[in-house]
Amino acid sequence: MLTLTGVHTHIGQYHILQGVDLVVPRGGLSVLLGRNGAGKTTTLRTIMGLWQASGGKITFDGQDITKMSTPDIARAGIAYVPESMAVFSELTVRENLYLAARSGALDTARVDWICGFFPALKKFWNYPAGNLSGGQKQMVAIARAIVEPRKLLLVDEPTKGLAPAIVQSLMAAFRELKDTDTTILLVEQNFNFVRTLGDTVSVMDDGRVVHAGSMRELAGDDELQTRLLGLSLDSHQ
Ligand SMILES: Nc1ncnc2c1ncn2[C@@H]1O[C@H](COP(=O)(O)OP(=O)(O)OP(=O)(O)O)[C@@H](O)[C@H]1O
Repeated sequence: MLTLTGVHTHIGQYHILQGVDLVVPRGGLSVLLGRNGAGKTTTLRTIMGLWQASGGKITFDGQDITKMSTPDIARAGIAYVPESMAVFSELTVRENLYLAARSGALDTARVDWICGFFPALKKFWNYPAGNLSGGQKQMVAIARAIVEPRKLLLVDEPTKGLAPAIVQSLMAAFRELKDTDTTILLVEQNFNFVRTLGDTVSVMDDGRVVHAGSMRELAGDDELQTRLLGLSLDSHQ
């Protein structure tokens, strides 16, 4: 579905991504792990065209998107949920979803389906999104991204700062989403959140992917986990 080949990104004078190779297979949930500052967010922003790759190639669904504009990349079928939970605080949950619908109308059946795994959305449907808890805002942000069918969903650290109970309900929601035809690339530092959720996993360090394989292999191999997660996630174990 998505392939990055030797992708470099410079931010000002800094050489942040230094030849990222990443493959996101169609239909599954891929996880991108790595310590703070490894380059995970920069990778997502580069895929979305929010940073321009200074080298390498990004292919999405058979199309070269390396130099495409962000609106064109979104139109091609990629949705992005940034770490900052982009919701409009003053607007109600309904209005937040309505604004995210490019067709200009909400598909009631799809909204009901989304509310099936994010019940809080229905409960607070007519309340300003700014009044919701962090976890509920995260649900609104993800709902906005999938209010219309998208081929690929990029989600940056959805569990950051959330209470364990909310993390559990997010996990259940991602499990449901996995059963649809949406391909997901999830950036996480919480290995326990993704160890049973992910199909494939890539680990970044210093602007490169240093490991790529199946989540089953990583979750079942203590030595590999210690080496990779000790390398990259030591403060999160
Ligand atoms: N706008 C910017 N200007 C300069 N440097 C930046 C900018 N954005 C990111 N960086 C640097 O790029 C490197 C990678 O950052 P990035 O946010 O991609 O890492 P990350 O793996 O997502 O980390 P985290 O888990 O902390 O979000 C870091 O060293 C960071 O300081």
